[in-house]
Amino acid sequence: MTAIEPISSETTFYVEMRNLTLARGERVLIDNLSLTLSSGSLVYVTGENGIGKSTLLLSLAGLLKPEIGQIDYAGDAHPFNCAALLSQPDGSSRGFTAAEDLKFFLNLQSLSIDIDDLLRRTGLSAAASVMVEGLSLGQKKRLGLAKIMASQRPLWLLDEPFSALDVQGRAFVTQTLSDHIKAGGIAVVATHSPIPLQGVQTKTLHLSSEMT
Ligand SMILES: Nc1ncnc2c1ncn2[C@@H]1O[C@H](COP(=O)(O)OP(=O)(O)OP(=O)(O)O)[C@@H](O)[C@H]1O
Repeated sequence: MTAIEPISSETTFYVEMRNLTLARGERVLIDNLSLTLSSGSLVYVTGENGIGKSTLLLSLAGLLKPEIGQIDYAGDAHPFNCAALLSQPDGSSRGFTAAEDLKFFLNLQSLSIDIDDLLRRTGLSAAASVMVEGLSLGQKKRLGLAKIMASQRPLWLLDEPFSALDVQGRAFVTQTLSDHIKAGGIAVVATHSPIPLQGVQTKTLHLSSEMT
């Protein structure tokens, strides 16, 4: 069992969105977006409810296909191998305790990581034996983040990571994000309340209906 290793600072990763048009049903949400993100980038995706923030994250995660255009990942990687998605609602399993849910995830991903260390680092030690459905919203978010941290993927796609968190929880997320970016990772974060990170260059992609 190992503690979580940060991704190597030697890592160079990029994701390139080329002339992306994204739609849900008949409705075009994002039209002709081109954007390249490289190691050490944080992008906040903002915009009103229903504008397409989650849709962009799902597309970057390889779960939705662009109508037009394409997304390229460094080394021709498949998004399932290089991206980690924190979606809402979270993908935790009912009928498991928090620790069992994490163990299931780690086994599924063949990750040999110390669960107690992970629970401690994410502030979940006291909730380890609580059933997932009995966790508070903030604890569920922490459980999702524990999986993102454990995944050791360079591209983090976080949907509203700051919501439902207390002051310590937000501090934990900002520190975790900051460590990831400084270690050469990339994060695309959909949020209504971007939090500036010290020493991290941040871009904002504001989606609006004028873009379609
Ligand atoms: N499975 C789906 N089928 C059809 N339309 C969908 C589906 N999921 C989302 N949509 C629609 O796509 C649009 C964009 O949704 P999306 O979740 O990407 O918005 P968002 O910017 O993340 O919103 P919010 O700030 O409320 O989370 C919305 O109009 C939504 O109703």
